[in-house]
Amino acid sequence: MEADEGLILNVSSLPSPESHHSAGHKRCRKPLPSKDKWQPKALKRKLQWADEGAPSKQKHKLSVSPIKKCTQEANICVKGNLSSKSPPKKHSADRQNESLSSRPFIKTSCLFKNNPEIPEIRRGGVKQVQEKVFTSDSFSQLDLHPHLVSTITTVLKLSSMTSVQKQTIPVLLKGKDALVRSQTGSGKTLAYGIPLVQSLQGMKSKIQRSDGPYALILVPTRELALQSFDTVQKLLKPFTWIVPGVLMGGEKRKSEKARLRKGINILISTPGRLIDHIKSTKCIHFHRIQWLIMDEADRILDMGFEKDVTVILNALNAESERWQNVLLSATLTEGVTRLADISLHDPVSIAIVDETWDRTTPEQEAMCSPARMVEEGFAIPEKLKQHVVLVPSKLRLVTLAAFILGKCKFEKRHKMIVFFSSCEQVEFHHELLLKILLGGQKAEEPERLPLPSSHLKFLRLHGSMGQEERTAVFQEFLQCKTGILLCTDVAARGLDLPQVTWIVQYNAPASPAEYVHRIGRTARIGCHGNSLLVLTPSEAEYVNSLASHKINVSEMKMEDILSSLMKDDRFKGRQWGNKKSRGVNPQEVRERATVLQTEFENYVHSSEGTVRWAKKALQSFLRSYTTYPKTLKHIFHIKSLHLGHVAKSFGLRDAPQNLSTSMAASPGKKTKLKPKRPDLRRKTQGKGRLAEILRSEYSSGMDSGVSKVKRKKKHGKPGNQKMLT
Ligand SMILES: Nc1ncnc2c1ncn2[C@@H]1O[C@H](COP(=O)(O)OP(=O)(O)OP(=O)(O)O)[C@@H](O)[C@H]1O
Repeated sequence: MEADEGLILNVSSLPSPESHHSAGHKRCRKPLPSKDKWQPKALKRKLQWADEGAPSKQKHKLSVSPIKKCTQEANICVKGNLSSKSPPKKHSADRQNESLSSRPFIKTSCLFKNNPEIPEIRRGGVKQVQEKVFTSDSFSQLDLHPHLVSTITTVLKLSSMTSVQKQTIPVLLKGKDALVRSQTGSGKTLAYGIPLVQSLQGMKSKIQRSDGPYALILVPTRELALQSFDTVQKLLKPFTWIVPGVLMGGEKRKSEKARLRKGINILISTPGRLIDHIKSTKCIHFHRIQWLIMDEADRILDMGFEKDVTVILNALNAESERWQNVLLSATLTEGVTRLADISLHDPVSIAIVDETWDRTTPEQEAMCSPARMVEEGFAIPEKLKQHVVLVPSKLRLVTLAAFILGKCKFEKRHKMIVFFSSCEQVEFHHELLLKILLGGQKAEEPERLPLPSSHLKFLRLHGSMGQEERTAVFQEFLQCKTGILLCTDVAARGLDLPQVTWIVQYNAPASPAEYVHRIGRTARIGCHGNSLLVLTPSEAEYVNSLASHKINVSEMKMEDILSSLMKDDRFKGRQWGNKKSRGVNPQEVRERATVLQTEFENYVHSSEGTVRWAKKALQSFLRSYTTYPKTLKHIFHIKSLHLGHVAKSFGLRDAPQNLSTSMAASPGKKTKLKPKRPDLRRKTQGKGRLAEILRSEYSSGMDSGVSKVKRKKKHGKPGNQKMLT
């Protein structure tokens, strides 16, 4: 099959909204295959909660009309929606009840009916690979320039080395090539940054700016380029004659050319942008190149930049005889070991195995062979608590909202990143959550006024945003203590965003490696952190797939997440009036979830434009769903999705008709989806690779590259010009 063939979605082939026993749903009734200690219990929990604790029928009557059949609509009273159709029922004399009862019944389809059963996940005994983060050795024990040591201790305020630094710095100081794998947030940037600065400041003939690049650092994203630049710039504080610089796209080529002409000694770039300059900028040269560092090396190759990397290696080869090579990542793949084979000379492989590790015995040395590093599985930070929640499609949106409210509004002090699989979904959820959770939509109604919750700050980051806005958001989230960043995989790699306490993966990533990098945005450098992966019941087997890579997740119950709605009286159903809720009443939680869902649906259906916008987000979700690699297709298959239920998670009351996964498709017209970047076909090897790229939002910054979704703002100079030379 051709690379893009699998991306054509004919919705008529999907189950109809009524056929809730779709293939996927049937599938999840079967026990999960037992694999790697992950065993579902034979007994399944029914999604529909038991009635215990539910109010009496009498209480029900006011809000929920009898449900005749599964697919029927229920009438739920929702605050803040006025319609002349349903006359309000008076409740009690008090003012709040008055206002509550003056509201109509709003139709919303029954959230808690017709859902597939949720299989039980039993926690297995997967033993995760553990790395020790810190050592007791100080930087002064290394043979470094005293000014460099004092910069590390006074500017960066670091005292002891991390394990990866202790092992990598001496190797690189000896001039050796290295292949480095250590867990996310373990200090790999300084592991290469310190020896790089030490070697350049000590060169016999003092470096001149006009000499051009001595070192090239390749990273997959613009934000990571800026971050690495920032670290290198700090290390260079005492060595002002060495000039670092970033090429990352989004910025005008002209100003990058001008900076290249002036001279950049440590060049940090995304591969695509560098190729762009190699092809079009006369003054770029690599005569004096001494270092080539590829951070997130596996990602650089996965992105379809294999060919670009070859072009870069050839450009270096043509002008320089020998340079020191360093490849780093938390996850090394076979692609990287292949690259290591061709580009590294007698490399030292560094993997942090355990605290007793040293390289004195041949057995331990063998533990670090590149092949072993790939086989071994991924190390996850010890203090990172990983969770999974199984949520039927219809309930995904309210569960996400309840989770955000629970953590960021009621527990406070949380900083959260939520990952989505496409830019359109990020845009859509950002707007929707902002409007409904912050109450912006009905701000004119006093009871709907946004609560003064500075903790509920929503930001968004994805590859279709203009660079100025992207940099501004990145900086804002970097500095804020609380808040929620909705993003694509553009933020999955390398970003060091302090104090992030929760990572939510609303759409499952396409590979275990990406899972590891996404969750790696928390629990950095020995800190605590948490992650939550949201799966539908038919996707539960993904947990086994993670377990086979030694990734251990524990289950969180959807009901527990939804129960945080009990703390938010904005979503109180009418029949509960002013009654104080005692404890968590499952029936009341369900009704609050329904009220919240209705709020979402009302907003989405408030205009043709918002409906179109929700459909577009839904389309992009479906399109990304078709791009899971072959190895995961049995778990994530478009035919397992119940379109009507999925539509609900986009606030749409019905499954859109004649939906096509093409963004350009107009209603009633099915359009074949083509890759946004035709050259990707050429660069990638087969569908799997293309799928990977389409799912991700990495951008090389090549303007001729991945086409942009409508930009909110015009491109300008990067927000933080001071950071650039
Ligand atoms: N020796 C150290 N002591 C304390 N903090 C450190 C030390 N070295 C690095 N750090 C800090 O640890 C954080 C994570 O470092 P870094 O971003 O280099 O991790 P990484 O291993 O590259 O992560 P990823 O795999 O996600 O890219 C940074 O804030 C950095 O300043």
